[in-house]
Amino acid sequence: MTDRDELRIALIGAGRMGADHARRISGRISGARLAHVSDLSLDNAKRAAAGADCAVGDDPLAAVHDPGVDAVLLATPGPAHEELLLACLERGLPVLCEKPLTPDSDSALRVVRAEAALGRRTIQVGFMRRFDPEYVHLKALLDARELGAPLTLHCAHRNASSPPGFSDDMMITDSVVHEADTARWLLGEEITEVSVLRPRRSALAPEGLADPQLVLMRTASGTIVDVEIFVNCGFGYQVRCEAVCERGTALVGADHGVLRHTAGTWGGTVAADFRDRFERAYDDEVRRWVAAARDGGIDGPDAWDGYAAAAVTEAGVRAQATGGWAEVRLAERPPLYR
Ligand SMILES: NC(=O)C1=CN([C@@H]2O[C@H](COP(=O)(O)OP(=O)(O)OC[C@H]3O[C@@H](n4cnc5c(N)ncnc54)[C@H](O)[C@@H]3O)[C@@H](O)[C@H]2O)C=CC1
Ligand SMILES: O=C1[C@@H](O)[C@H](O)[C@@H](O)[C@H](O)[C@H]1O
Repeated sequence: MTDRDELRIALIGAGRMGADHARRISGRISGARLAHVSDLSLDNAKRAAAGADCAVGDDPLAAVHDPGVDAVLLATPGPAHEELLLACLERGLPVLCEKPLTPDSDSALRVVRAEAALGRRTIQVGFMRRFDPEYVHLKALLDARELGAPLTLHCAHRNASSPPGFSDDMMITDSVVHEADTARWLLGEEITEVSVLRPRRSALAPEGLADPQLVLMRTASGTIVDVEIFVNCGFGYQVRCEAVCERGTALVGADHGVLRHTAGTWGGTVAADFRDRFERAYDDEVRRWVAAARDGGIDGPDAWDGYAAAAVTEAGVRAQATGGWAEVRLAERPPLYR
């Protein structure tokens, strides 16, 4: 690919996240353009492709095999990822795959092994917090050990409401998977076991959903990560992480922004959802992925990170069932990821 060529991207899955990425690629990222937009719902595909000079369809595999495509941005729900990732690997196409890599560790491992057989890393997983300026700052502080060794991470992950069909296990595999990745990345070590507690259920939670839940993760060195996952908090989107270290603490996600004082009140606003809170992180993530994909590679969390996070969330789902601690079972890391 020459400097003048644009990376031709197939966007597969054009719902909330896919449509947001379509706007980003067409409006804010240089060196790339939409070449094909595909969704099982042709209406969604057409809406996301509006204004772009690209193919539009409802057959995701046709998008992967389109000769006019150099790379794929995969934003279908997690259960559809494995088949499409394996098809991308067959063509050797770089992929930015929205999290989770896949919802369970067996399918994630199949993807890892197929990529290891290809012999190069072409799959990046959309763990966008790694590109958020506050998280990047926290990571630098922890790496420099300025506050001493980290002892615990207290995390809160709140959504205003959950989409239809959201289940207890998805609170772990679809939501807490972010903290599984963030904790591995921030602490630079693996999570070895997971436990899940269920506080009193919110009367405002949809029928059948135990919301909120408290997820505990223990790392190899003994650091404990606690995550309050509350997907129907009603008031907006909040993601916080407070690292408690030997000589101090550091907090991410404290809702800074403009604080107004007027007519006997003071306060600011709460983000409506992830697109609002993490806009800059998604921009940086996609911009850096585009730059790397133009050379056939990635620049961010890889398929092994996606697999490791899936192994953690799978342990979380087992812990939901037993009420005790569940061990995280990790396969041997192939040399490609060492
Ligand atoms: N990084 C982040 O913060 C976020 C990531 N996500 C991830 O993005 C992905 C999509 O989530 P949403 O946009 O919220 O879902 P959504 O339900 O809004 O959109 C999914 C779209 O994919 C389409 N679709 C479903 N199966 C398909 C298939 N096999 N082939 C082609 N199209 C298919 C649907 O018709 C729909 O248009 C998921 O993996 C989710 O976990 C979602 C929200 C935030
Ligand atoms: O990734 C995301 C969603 O898929 C997930 O369902 C939400 O709980 C997360 O907050 C959001 O960032």
